[in-house]
Amino acid sequence: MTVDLDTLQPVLDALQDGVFITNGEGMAITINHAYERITGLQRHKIVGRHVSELVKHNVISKSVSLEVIRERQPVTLVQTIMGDRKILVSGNPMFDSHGHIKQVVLNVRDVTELLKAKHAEEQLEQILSKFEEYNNALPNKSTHPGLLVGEKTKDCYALARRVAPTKVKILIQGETGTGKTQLAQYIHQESDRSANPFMALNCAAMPEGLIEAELFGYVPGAFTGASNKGKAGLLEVANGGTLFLDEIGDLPLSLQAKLLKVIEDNKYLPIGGTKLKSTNVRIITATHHDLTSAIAQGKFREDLYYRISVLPLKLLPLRQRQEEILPLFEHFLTQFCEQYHCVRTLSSEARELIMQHSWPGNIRELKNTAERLVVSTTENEIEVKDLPENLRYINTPTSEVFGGSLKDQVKALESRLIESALHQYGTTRAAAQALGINQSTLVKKRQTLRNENKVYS
Ligand SMILES: Nc1ncnc2c1ncn2[C@@H]1O[C@H](COP(=O)(O)OP(=O)(O)OP(=O)(O)O)[C@@H](O)[C@H]1O
Repeated sequence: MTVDLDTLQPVLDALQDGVFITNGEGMAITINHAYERITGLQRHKIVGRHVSELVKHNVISKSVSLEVIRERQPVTLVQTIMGDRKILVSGNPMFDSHGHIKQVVLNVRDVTELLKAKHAEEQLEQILSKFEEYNNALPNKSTHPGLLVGEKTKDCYALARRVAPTKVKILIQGETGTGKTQLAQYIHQESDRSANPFMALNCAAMPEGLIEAELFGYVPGAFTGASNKGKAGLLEVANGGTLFLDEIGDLPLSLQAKLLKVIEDNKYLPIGGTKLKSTNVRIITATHHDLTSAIAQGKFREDLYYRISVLPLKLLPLRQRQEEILPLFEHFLTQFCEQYHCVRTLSSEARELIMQHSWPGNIRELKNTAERLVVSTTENEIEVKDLPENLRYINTPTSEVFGGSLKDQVKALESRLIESALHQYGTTRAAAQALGINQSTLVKKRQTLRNENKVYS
C-alpha cells in the first residue's frame, strides 16, 4: 500500500515530535508542525531544498540525513539550535526492495529541559557523593549519625576533631542555627570525656540570677524560695564532661569574673556557699557577637576573652556555603521521612527556590522547614505551592520601590515583578514564560538581584 503525502501530512502534523523527511538523495520532502515549532524553521524554507544547501546557508548546523545516507544505518545525535536549545535527532533510512535508500525519516525531540534536569541530578549526585566522602573521612561516623559535613565546614570539623582530646579552650563563632551546639557536641564525643555528661546553657536566654543558679548552683536556704535541698549547678552536673556556654557575649560582667575563676583554678562558689567547690569540666564557648567590640564597649572582660578563645572555630552562615543547602535539606527530608514513615521528594522548581533562599535561621530553619514539609504535605512530590510563603514570594513594600537612584528603582521594580510572577504562576518556568524571558535568565536575574541588595529581598 502506498500513502501519498497529502494523506500523510495531517498525520505527521498531529505528532508531538518533529519529523523531517528527505528522499534518498537528501532532498527535503516534508516537515511537520512540531518540527517548525521546535526548530523555528518554516516549511517553505526547507521543502524542495537539498540538505547540503541548508547546511551551507546555515539553516541547519549539521545534516543527519546525509550521515544516514552515507552510513546506510540509523544515526542519532544531539544538536544545538537557536543558541541554547538542545534537540535530539534520530535519522532512519527506509530501503526499497533493491536495497536503495528511498527516504530518510528524521525524528526530532527538544531535550533542553530533560538535559537540564539530568545535569541537575548529576550535579546533586556528585555533591552527595562528595559529602559521603567527607563524612567517611570523619572518624566514628556511627557516633554522629545525624551529622552531615560539607566542604566549607569540613576543615572546621577536622580541626575540632584534632583538638578534641586536648585541653585547649575553644570559642565557636557563628550566627544562630549554624550548628554551634552540634559542633560542641561533636568535640565532646571525640574527646576522652564522652562517657561523661555534655551540658549546654544559653547565656542570652535567661536573667542574671537564673544563669548564676544554673551554672553555680546554690546551697540550701541560699535565698527566699530556694529549695531546701539546694541545687547542683551545671559545673557540678557536668563534672568530668563538657559544659557548652552558648552566647557567652551575653554573660553579665559579674558572672564573667566568677567564670574566669573556674577557668583558671577549676574552683567556684555556689550561691550562698562559704566553701569553694572544685570541678573538672571542659568549657566550650560560643558567640554570634564580635567579642572584640564588646570588649571595646566594656561589656566583656578582655582577660576572659583571651582565656576562652585560644582556638576560635568559625561556622559560616548557610548563605555563604550555598552548595551545602540542598544536600542538607535532602538529608533532613530523608531523616523525617523515616521518622514519619513516608516518602517525599522535591520537584525541581521547589529545589531551585530552596537553593535560592538566604536561610537567615541557617541549619535550624532548614531543618524545621524540612520537617514541616514532610508532615504538612500529602503528595510524594513537594511542589513550589507547598513551600512556606517566605521561600516562594518576597514581598517588597511600595515605599522601598520609590526611592533611591533610577537604577536602584528599576532593579527593585524588576525584583518585584519577578517575585510577583513567581507567586502568581508557582514555577520559575511558568513565571519566565509570563515575563517573556527564558527560565535560566529568570533564575540568574533573581539570584543577582538578591545578592546585590538586601532591599530587594
Ligand atoms: N552539620 C550538621 N549536620 C546535620 N545537622 C546539623 C548540622 N549542624 C547543625 N545541625 C542541626 O541544625 C540545628 C541547629 O544547630 P545548633 O543548635 O547546633 O545551632 P546553633 O548555632 O547552636 O544555634 P543557636 O546559636 O541558635 O543556639 C540542630 O537541630 C542541629 O542538630
